[in-house]
Parts: sequence; C-alpha cells; structure tokens
Amino acid sequence: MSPKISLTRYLVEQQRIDGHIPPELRLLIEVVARACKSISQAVNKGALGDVMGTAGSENVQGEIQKKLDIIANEVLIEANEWGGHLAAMASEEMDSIYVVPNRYPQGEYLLMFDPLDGSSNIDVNVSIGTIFSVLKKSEGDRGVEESDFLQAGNQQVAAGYCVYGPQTTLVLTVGDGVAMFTLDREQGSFVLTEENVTIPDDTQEFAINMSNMRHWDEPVKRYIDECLEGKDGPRGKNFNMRWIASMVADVHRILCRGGVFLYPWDKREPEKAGKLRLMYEANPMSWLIEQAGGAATNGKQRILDLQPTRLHERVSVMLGSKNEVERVTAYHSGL
Ligand SMILES: O=P(O)(O)OC[C@H]1O[C@](O)(COP(=O)(O)O)[C@@H](O)[C@@H]1O
Ligand SMILES: [Mg+2]
Ligand SMILES: [Mg+2]
Repeated sequence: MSPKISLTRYLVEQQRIDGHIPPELRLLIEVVARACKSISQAVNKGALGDVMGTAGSENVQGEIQKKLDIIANEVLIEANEWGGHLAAMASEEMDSIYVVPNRYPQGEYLLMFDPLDGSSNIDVNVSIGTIFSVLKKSEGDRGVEESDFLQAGNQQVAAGYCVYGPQTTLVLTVGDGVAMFTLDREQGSFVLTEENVTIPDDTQEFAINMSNMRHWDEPVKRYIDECLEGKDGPRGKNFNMRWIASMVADVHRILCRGGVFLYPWDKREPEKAGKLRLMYEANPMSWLIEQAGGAATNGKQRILDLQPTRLHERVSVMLGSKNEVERVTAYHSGL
C-alpha cells in the first residue's frame, strides 16, 4: 500500500519541488486546515455540544446567524491572527475586514472565508462546510483597507473548502490542480486521498433549487426545461437532479463525479445579482472547478474575471462540467 502522504508533506513538496508556493503560504494553509479540524470537532458534537440553533444576532447579509456560524468564525480568526502570515481577514459573518492587530507580526496575505456554509442544514445533520480564499496584499507599507481585498478571482493564490460530512475532507488548489485530503481522526491529521482531480466535460446531473423556478430568467428556465424533457427532448438524454442546499456539499459531489450547479439571479430580489457571495463562495469554488477542468460563469462572464466592487457582493453562479456550463451560458447570449 502506498505510504500515507500528509497535508504538510504535500504542501512541502508543492513548495520545495514544484516551487508553487512560498513557505509563508504553506504555513497559512496549514493553520486554516487546523482551524477546520477544530470546527469539524464542534460540528460532530451536534446536540451534545452547545452548537445547535440560532445565535439570535443578524449578519451583514441580513441573515439570522447560527451559533456555529459564529463559533466557526471565531475559530478561524483566533487560529490565523497570531501566525504571522496574514495582514487581514474578511468573513461572511463580519461586516468589515479584520486587520491583524499589530501586537502580532504582519504577513503579506489576505484571507477570506465563509466560516460555515450550508447553515440551513446545521440542525438537521446534513453536510456543511467552510470555504476559503487567499489573496496577496498589495505592496507598500500603508495599512490594509477593504479595497485591498477587491481583487478578481484570477488573483487568488490558494482556495479550498472543508466539508463536514460522513468524512471530513479538505479540498485545495494552489494553482497546480486540485487535491483532496481526508481527516484521519486517529492520527488527527489530513491525509492525501485524491490528487489531480478532474471532472468530466459532460454530465447528466444538475443541481438547482427547483422551488425558485417561477422566478428564473428565460435562459435558465430553457436550460432546466430541456434537462427535464430528457431523452424525449432536444438533449436526447435523461438528467438526474440533486440539491443538498449546502454549496460546499453540492460542489464536492461535482468534483467527485461531475455535474452542473446553478444558483442563478432570480426575480425574488431583482436588485441582487444572486444569492451566493463572490469573494468567499463563488471565487474559491470557481477556481477549484476550473483547476479540475470545469468551467464557472455568471451566465455571461467567467466568474474569475469579475472585478469586485464590494466585500459582500453577490453573484449569479453556474459551474461544473464544462459543456453544460458553456451551454447554459450560450443560452444567455440568445444562442
Ligand atoms: O436554501 P437555498 O435557497 O436552496 O440556498 C442554499 C444555498 O445557500 C447557502 O446555504 C448559502 O450559504 P451560507 O449557508 O453560508 O449562508 C449555500 O450553501 C447553498 O447553496
Ligand atoms: Mg455559504
Ligand atoms: Mg456561511
């Protein structure tokens, strides 16, 4: 049996052999992974720990925060602020950026995260996760500002998520393909279980919240209608549907076996570009999908080329198997 390769060894090889990542970034990723391990332990406690239910407070998105949203946010802040690799952090659960206090060494990276993704599934024992994205701080000595974070997704230097499901799995890219690490609870460490993950260009499985159908725009309606017509329709093949309502779990399924995920703009809140957030949901997931051979657009443009204007900006998301994403994107330009 091939020797178990730990996350640390994998990253050291990425650093030393492939020269893909500087030592500081490697150390930052290890700290994020350790934080995810602690969050996984809190999640596993469930009703045995004081982690279920709402916290009663509201976040900048206007959502009622769950206790685990706040616990996960605090774990990530505490783990990363003293490590010396970061200049600042931003989170779905914090209105503005968190600048690393100057009693700690200042690093050159910016970390963004969705500390707990799939919050509506926390109390019903369905897979949830943490999503993260790393950018470089711009050169110069001036203090970090929110504008430093407003970089296009194609500027990410690392991106990943950790899914807390039957297994705890960390999925990562530093621009050299996608690797998956499973938490070995006995050892307490992440072990490499999949490397150079690739997703098929074609698929017969789509993921969308069908209950929003009457609110969708024509191109999305057409695309889903054709999938539902199956082999009797213009697609000539049957499609299956899945919707876990945890983006991290729906995307993980796609990285494991292909598929297409859509959370498009809809008429419920026409002034919003979509439900999901560009900086710490769509950008990291889009880079992972592209690194695995897939595609990700907002229906019109490659998500990674979008220039952000606000920290908590929302975006329409279509990602997964390349040929399906290209098809639904083509429908948006009237083809
Ligand atoms: O409940 P809906 O409308 O299907 O939305 C589900 C989507 O909302 C989310 O839960 C939003 O993320 P958060 O849980 O981090 O707020 C996604 O994970 C998921 O894809
Ligand atoms: Mg989320
Ligand atoms: Mg969240």
